[in-house]
Amino acid sequence: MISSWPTVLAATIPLLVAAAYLAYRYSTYYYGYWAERGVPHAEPTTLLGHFARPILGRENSAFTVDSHYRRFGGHRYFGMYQLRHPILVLRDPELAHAVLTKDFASFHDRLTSRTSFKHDQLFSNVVNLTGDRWKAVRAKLTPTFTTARLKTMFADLYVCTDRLMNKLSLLTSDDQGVVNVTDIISKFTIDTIGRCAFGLDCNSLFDSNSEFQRAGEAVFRPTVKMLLHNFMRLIDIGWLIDLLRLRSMPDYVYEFYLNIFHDTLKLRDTEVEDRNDFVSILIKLRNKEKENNNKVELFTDEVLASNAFIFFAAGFETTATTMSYCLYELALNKDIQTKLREQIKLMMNENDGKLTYDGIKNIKYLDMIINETLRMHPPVAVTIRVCTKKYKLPDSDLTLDVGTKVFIPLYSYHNDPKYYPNPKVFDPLRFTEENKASIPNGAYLPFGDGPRICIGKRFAIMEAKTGLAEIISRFEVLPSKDIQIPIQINPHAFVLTPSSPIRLLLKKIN
Ligand code: HEM
Repeated sequence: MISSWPTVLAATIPLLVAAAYLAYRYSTYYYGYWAERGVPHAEPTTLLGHFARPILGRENSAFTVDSHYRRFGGHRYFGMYQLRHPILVLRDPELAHAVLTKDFASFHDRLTSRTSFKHDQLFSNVVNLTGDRWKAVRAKLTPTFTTARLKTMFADLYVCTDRLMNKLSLLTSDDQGVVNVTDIISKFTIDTIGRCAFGLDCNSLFDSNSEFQRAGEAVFRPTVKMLLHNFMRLIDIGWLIDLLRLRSMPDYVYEFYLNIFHDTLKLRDTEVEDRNDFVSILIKLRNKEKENNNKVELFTDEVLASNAFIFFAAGFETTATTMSYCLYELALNKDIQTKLREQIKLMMNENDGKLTYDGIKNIKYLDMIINETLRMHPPVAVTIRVCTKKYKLPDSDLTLDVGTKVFIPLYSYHNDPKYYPNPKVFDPLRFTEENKASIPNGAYLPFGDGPRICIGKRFAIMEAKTGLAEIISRFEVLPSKDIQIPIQINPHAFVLTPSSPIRLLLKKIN
């Protein structure tokens, strides 16, 4: 038995060496891509490319891209390797503008054809869909937030704002209190999207065991399984996930969203009145398709449920993050907060002490403050497009192959002193009408741009403005003693959320 060890070793070592060599060749196969095309880039690390630090949990990938952005100052674009695959990062916002808008026909997708989510029942949504399917679904969902619909939703939004005020009153019952703003605002945005788009009373502000909050947060707090699946897809072994029929998010997330969606549809079938909200748009799509007996079913139950899911998921964390950062900046910038309060009071005095849809729209200083918050702290730091038709980058010798991933590093544009002098200073005056006009095309993209721009932009702004106006009119917001300056960002999060909750001192105003 013992004498056979050398034989086993002699047979195993060459196999291990061959496997290591093949793995090395596989992971570095494309690493000559940018050098061959004369595109500036840094030396990649074997297997992890340029994303070793985010994968090891050392920094958020937005900052990895940002450090390359700074390194390649003076270039209009540069290359990176996302694990084994080349990606092009557009350093010049004019190029980003072209890709997102006028040359959209060559960049209509966000995912490459390699990405498959065969058994993921919540995947077929407007964020992930590609080509003609995306176009058809997007065209039907865009009208969800027309002005007329937003006006109707305002009453529901107001119910949620009222509850937020009640909650904050309880938390400051001694006329002041330190509030975990991240938690409370996230509950407020869950309740708001639930009520306004789905007609649901989530009540996560007062229900400490809210399933909505649990399932909502799970989407944005990546588990080891989610990170592993992501990794597998990026190194092109996503087929293994399909083969094993795996799903990326925890099971209860699927159960929760699929059940809620089916229950809501059933309930709506029994209602006479049309609420004219997002769910009623979905129901009409489903019914129309059934009536027409379409051969190619576009709005299958899976597509409908996936889109309900994405509206819920995309609709709360981004807006909650924006509102929390805004309160954080107002706490640190007292003069700006005081000026804002005066303008809100002025508007309320003109409207019998109330916040109205039109009144809120007219508080321009609040728009400027939200714009500046989204400049400094864009929740989505990078947006992605995939080249879908061979494309020559304007004024360059570089032609992109179909399938090349293009990163648009909007966090970097927003924090580049070339476009925003003293970018670390919170200054809403950058967004007066006059100053806004001098921002170069593509240098301000918190909601993206072009046909694939954020579908919920107008709803998010209405919600944030209403919630913030109510808070600032009733409370003075001050830094608490454990405030982080600057805020540290969670290295794993998809949305740029703080690594620990923002806590602020709220004092009631008499
Ligand atoms: C402050 C809040 C929000 C921010 C900063 C934000 C940001 C973004 C960004 C940067 C994109 C990518 C756009 C592009 O690639 O050009 C996006 C896409 C999207 N957002 Fe938002 N978003 C917010 C709120 C919302 C809300 C409230 C909803 C829904 C209720 C929503 C639903 C979506 C959807 C469905 C897409 C994909 C659109 C498509 O591919 O056709 N977002 N968002």
